[in-house]
Amino acid sequence: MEGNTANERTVKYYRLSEVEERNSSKSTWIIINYKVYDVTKFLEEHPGGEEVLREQAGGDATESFEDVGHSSDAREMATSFVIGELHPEDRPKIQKPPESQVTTFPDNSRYVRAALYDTLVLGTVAGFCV
Ligand code: HEM
Repeated sequence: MEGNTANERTVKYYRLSEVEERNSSKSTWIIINYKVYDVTKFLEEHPGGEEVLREQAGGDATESFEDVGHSSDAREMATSFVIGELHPEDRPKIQKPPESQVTTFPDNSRYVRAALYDTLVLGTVAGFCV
């Protein structure tokens, strides 16, 4: 793709219209925090049920996803369904997600930071115990 070559963090951008077409049980895409998720294979496994995902199919599910207060495990699980990002030109067409949740793809920094923090805290606690 022009303009995106020689970039190892190449992101696949989808137009809103492309996402909107994926609104059936054959192919279910949703947008959360400007990222595009293919949840087709996850429908039956979703602990919150298939129906809530179907209702959001082909559109922006950010608000409903955040309203549920999904656990960090759920957020981590979600990263495995990311197929790309909403095209920047289409972002104003949907509701702006909370600033804190917007990151660029792929996003591992949060987990790396969490792991470092855990090591530090556990290391200190272990130090006191011995
Ligand atoms: C890739 C996207 C998603 C993933 C990986 C995911 C994953 C999960 C997981 C692991 C849970 C169990 C509770 C937890 O760990 O927080 C859960 C619960 C739930 N999810 Fe999702 N979810 C996704 C998207 C959504 C969306 C878009 C909605 C709303 C439209 C939704 C609604 C719910 C509800 C209502 C529950 C049940 C909460 C409860 O019983 O307390 N989820 N989800």
